[in-house]
Amino acid sequence: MSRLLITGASIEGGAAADVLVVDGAIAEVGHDLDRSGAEVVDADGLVALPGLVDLHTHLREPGREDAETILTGSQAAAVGGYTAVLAMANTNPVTDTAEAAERVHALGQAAGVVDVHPVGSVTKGLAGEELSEIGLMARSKARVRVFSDDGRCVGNARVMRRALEYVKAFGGVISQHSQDTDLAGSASCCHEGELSGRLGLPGWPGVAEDVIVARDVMLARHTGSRVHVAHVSTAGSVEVLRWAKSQGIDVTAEVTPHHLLLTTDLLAGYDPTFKVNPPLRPAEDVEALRAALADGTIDAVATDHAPHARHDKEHAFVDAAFGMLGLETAVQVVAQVMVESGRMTWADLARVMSTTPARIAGLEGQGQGLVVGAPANLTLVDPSADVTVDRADSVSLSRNNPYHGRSFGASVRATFLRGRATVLDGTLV
Ligand SMILES: NC(=O)N[C@@H](CC(=O)O)C(=O)O
Ligand SMILES: [Zn+2]
Ligand SMILES: [Zn+2]
Repeated sequence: MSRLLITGASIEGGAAADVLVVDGAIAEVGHDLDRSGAEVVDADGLVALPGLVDLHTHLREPGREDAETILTGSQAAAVGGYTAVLAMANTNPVTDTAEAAERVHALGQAAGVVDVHPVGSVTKGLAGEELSEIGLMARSKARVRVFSDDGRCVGNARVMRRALEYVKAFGGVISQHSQDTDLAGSASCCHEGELSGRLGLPGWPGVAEDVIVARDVMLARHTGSRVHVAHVSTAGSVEVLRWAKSQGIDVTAEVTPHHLLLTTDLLAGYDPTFKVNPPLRPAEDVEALRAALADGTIDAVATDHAPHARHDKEHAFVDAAFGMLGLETAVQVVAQVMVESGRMTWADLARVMSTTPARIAGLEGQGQGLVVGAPANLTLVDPSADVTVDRADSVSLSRNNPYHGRSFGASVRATFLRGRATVLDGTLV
């Protein structure tokens, strides 16, 4: 029998308690628990949270193992306090068959650092035309529940409707990358506004996102199925979501840490590190996203961790790859923007970064919180740290870190996957 005793942690930011873990499950939460035979972790001054769950991670394996692998991405996730991630399907080959999904799932298990759940693509090869093996992926050992062509929008409304009808049968969900490519084509790389004009960069107007979110919530209503909006970036999308939820439409949405903190003016130096899809938006949009996360209109935070090799990122702005790292810094960014500002509590952060994402993805044994009987997936955060991000310190294979040089007041100290430490003293075990 293995016993782990975590002492003195503030449970989701509330009262301090000890947590006793026996054989990977939470056995007791209380005071002065029996230390005999237990490995003791002193968590005085730390906040204990349920292990974080990321709805949106790019692990790049198979195909781009020079940018990230399932192992290194899992390690980056653990360092960020995560115990489960959903691995996006835009790999090479694309995760569009049961076999491909099972391979990703098996590699995740072999790495054994976080639970890796493959996302299945909606369409074969992300081509937007023929549906992937959705049913077979759902019934496979990988038990796929989330489907997405992320990186691309499912632009064809008929295809989107069919996909929604299909996943309804088994309680699956379509996660949409909302981008109308007639309004914002593949070259569009800067929020359309005064700045894009001045910099001479192709504009990506917010309305190109809003119209797809509006279309998709109507398709969700029509089909009675469930849609999830990936990386919401505009005040317009927030308005549509608020209306859709008031109508009882089955829609959920995520926001990334970078869209909660960073603004479009960072593009003024043409640094490709800040090139991401959807693009960084002006302060008005950022404020709308913060308010929507605080009031529940946006359900979850997801990283959209998008590692890229140096030779894909170090180009003229227009030619560089879209995407930025996110797993290792997510908690500190969200803590700064939402908790340290007083807009949310640590318990709220646990909800938007663990409980709700686990529910959206239909995961078992994740996001259950620090309750007796639950698997001991948890993370310990120092809420009064003073850390400056250095991209060289990253365990991700890539270095496209938009927070390099920024300081934060929280840091992950330890992560436990079913009672086994994956991170201790802020370092990989
Ligand atoms: N977010 C990005 O800028 N890039 C993502 C794709 C995506 O999330 O759309 C990637 O795969 O690199
Ligand atoms: Zn996307
Ligand atoms: Zn993505």
